Amino acid sequence: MSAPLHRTGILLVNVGTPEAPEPGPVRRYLREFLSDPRVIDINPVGRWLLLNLIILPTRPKKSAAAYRQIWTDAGSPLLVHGQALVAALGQRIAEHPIELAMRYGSPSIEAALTRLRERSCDHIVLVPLYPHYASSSTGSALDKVYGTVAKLWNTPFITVVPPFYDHPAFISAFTAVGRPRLDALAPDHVLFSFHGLPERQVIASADPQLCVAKPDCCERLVDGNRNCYRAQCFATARALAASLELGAEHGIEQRWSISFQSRLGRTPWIKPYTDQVIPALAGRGVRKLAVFCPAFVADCLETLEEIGVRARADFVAAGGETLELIPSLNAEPAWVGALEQLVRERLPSRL
Ligand SMILES: C=CC1=C(C)c2cc3[nH]c(cc4nc(cc5[nH]c(cc1n2)c(C)c5CCC(=O)O)C(CCC(=O)O)=C4C)c(C)c3C=C
Ligand SMILES: [Fe+2]
Ligand SMILES: [Fe+2]
Repeated sequence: MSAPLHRTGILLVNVGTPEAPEPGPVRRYLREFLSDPRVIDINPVGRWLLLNLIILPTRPKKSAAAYRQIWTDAGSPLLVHGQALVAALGQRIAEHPIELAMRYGSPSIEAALTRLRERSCDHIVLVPLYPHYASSSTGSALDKVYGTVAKLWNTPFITVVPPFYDHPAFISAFTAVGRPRLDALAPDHVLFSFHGLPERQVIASADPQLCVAKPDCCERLVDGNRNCYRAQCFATARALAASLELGAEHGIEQRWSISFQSRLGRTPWIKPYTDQVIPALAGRGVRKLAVFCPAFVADCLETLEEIGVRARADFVAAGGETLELIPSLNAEPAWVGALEQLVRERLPSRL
């Protein structure tokens, strides 16, 4: 049977990673990443000066050393897990071409869209691989995809899988990965550490009278903070805590709490900060700590090095005994099944 003329393809997009754990490739990657006005949202001249005079002269060497600690024989974990995910999803959704693209670096969004077009796809189900909405992640991925297809004469039709921060399939996939680890460790405390964002970017996504302005602004999702990244992270933590049966109350004195990692620069980022919370937990007597990083669907520099290496050392230095990083969803069967569900919910009725 010949291939149908019009097909639906699936495009998974993640943030991207350097080609090699060396200063040159890391500098190229950081230059592209941090030149994005959705990531460093200041005036173009300020962004150029910050990037070229402050970040690029020093950070590539430091970041390359961090990447070397987590690099595998097959390459960067973020890319390796992404490729494994595409292969596993392809086993379940064999009737649709599937491509992985990275917002920065390779495989590029342009190249992945070209491959889908060559396979007759005129409709694309786009999955930004981010559970929570941020202009710097989901917004930037959509910006790039829309901008790329807008240049074509025959623009493909795009259906986007929206943020899935409290989707039952996502929550049960993380529960399936985490439950056996929690049973084995029996931690004193569980920390949900999410990638952070500058406060101003979160405020810009929501009602400024509500978000960040009030200390409890993110405790519930309402119309005014529907797109608040921090409120969506809180929703994930509440759903995961319920599913893992950790109890309803959260806070550093309770069985579970929330924090935000990966700060860059000196402006205020959303709080509390993971690098302050972890030693504080050790200081108040937590000896066995389990850390979930549910802003990421694949292990990467931010989970493996920032939490698995650096935060673990800080926890032990402050008197803690064991910090266990709960692995991310990667290409775990529970996640592949959940992703299949997220995609099928958006597939048009024809192929
Ligand atoms: C979970 C989604 C992500 C959001 C939102 C996000 C925002 C954001 N990130 C930076 C700066 C950096 N992030 C870096 C790495 C990185 N970030 C994400 C995801 C989100 N970022 C991932 C998955 C990764 C890991 C990539 C990998 O190769 O493993 C880096 C690079 C590493 C480093 O030098 O620290 C930077 C820089 C900002 C400024 C930002 C929002 C404003
Ligand atoms: Fe980041
Ligand atoms: Fe908020």
